[in-house]
Amino acid sequence: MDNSESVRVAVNIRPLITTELLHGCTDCITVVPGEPQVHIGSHAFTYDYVYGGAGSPSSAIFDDCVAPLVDALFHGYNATVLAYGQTGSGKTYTMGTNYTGEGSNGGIIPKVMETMFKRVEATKHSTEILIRVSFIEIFKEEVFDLLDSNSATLSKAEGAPFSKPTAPGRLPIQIRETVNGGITLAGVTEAEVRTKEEMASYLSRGSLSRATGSTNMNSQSSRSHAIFTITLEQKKIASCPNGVNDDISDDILCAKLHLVDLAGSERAKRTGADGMRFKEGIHINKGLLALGNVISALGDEKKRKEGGHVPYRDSKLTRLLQASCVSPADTNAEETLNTLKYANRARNIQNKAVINRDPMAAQLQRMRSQIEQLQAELLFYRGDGQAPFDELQILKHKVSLLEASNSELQRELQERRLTSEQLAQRALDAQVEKDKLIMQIESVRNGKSWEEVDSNQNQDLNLMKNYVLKIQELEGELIRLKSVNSSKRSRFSDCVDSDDDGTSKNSLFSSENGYLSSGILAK
Ligand SMILES: Nc1ncnc2c1ncn2[C@@H]1O[C@H](COP(=O)(O)OP(=O)(O)OP(=O)(O)O)[C@@H](O)[C@H]1O
Repeated sequence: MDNSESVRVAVNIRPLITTELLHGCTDCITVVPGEPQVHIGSHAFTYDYVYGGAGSPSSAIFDDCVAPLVDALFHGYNATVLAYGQTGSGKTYTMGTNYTGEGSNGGIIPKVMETMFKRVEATKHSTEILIRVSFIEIFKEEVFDLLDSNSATLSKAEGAPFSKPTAPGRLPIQIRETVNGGITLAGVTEAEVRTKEEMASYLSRGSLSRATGSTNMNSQSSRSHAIFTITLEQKKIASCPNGVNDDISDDILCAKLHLVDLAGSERAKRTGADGMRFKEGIHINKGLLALGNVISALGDEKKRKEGGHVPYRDSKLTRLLQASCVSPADTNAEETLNTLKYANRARNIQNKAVINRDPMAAQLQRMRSQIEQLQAELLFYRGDGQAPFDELQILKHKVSLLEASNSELQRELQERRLTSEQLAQRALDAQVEKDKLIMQIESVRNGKSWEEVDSNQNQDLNLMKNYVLKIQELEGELIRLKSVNSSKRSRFSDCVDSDDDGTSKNSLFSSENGYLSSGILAK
């Protein structure tokens, strides 16, 4: 490993997955053949490595990027491999964080295990080696021990396949700073492992306990930042002076390799996050934002030379970056561009990062956290600066369309009401005419002359007209009530329908033996 550089960035472009193909997505990233350069829209970025797409095969990631770090680990250097990318872009897949120990998985962590134990085997005659692993997750700004057997037991007892973050018994662990500025996790499980299989079993046990959830973007979305740490301690065997590793004198060499699978950056409207997922999303973005700020501060050469402040304390994640993953689907172009910019900044980071402390740190820290919280919420809510304005315009347009359609419907309703009243009137007139004729025929049948019938008819007709007016009045009132309140109308109709009295049940428009006829015949 070259001591002068600590951060190298690899971009891994995964193939389009089935759901993206079904949605008709196409690749939005192009790789310049033979160059570690990618193009997205009008933007071009150069990295240390580009895999997938027209770049090198993804299977080469381990050999190019991670194998040198494993080698460095055996020489006593700490190293970190970190996967950053949008949710669903393939971080867990690339890191192999969910490796169960069965079959072959091309992920980085399984390959690290394999390489390490091969090396242990090769050096076992000259070097005493102790390997420990820890596995933690940062979920909603709290650190949890994924290897804590208490929480694993609890989740099993509850019948849940995973120890969900809300499971009772999961207590967060405290981050402590050592006197020389290092960071330790109080009480975290550090399991000693002697074989690859043993290490894999801790990885899979921790992965099963990790907080995952389903979002619109990924059915198995990691909701936490997971850090699998391998600690390697080496001591030369006294009876074997010429060991394989020349770095080991009589001292103990101790180094750590952090393998970090970050939670995906996300936007609420893309992931369909609400409630719990929404709060998780804010925490995820907050953590990533803090990490981005560290990257910016470290990557800014001028600031670095001036000894500018690096906000390490805002990020519990890492000070070293090595890898980055992106999704190639055009629907994700905006997020992919952000990832590429993020990774590009990381590339500017030079080694020899220093933790700064000053008396104002606590106060500044609080203020920065507040700003970041607000920025994260803003970012999560709207995705970008243009979105709210566009959304507002679209919503306004929708409202005006709905208002126009509403007044059109109201106008139609009014017209139909008038037509219906006119039809009612005509039906009434016809009914009156019919009853008049029936009466006349009845009278003639009873032996009355036409003159007599006519004069009686006039009296009856007056009475009938009074009845008709009364009926019209009642009918008008009924129509008015119906139009005032539709719910009242239905209750009113129910009430009328449920009445056993035939006079009420029959409407004036349909009655053969209805109100008018009954009234007249009862006279
Ligand atoms: N290189 C690849 N080849 C084929 N399929 C892949 C590849 N990388 C990822 N996938 C698939 O893409 C989907 C999303 O991958 P993964 O869960 O690793 O994403 P992620 O970035 O970890 O998401 P999150 O941040 O939401 O946890 C999975 O179905 C995975 O199998």
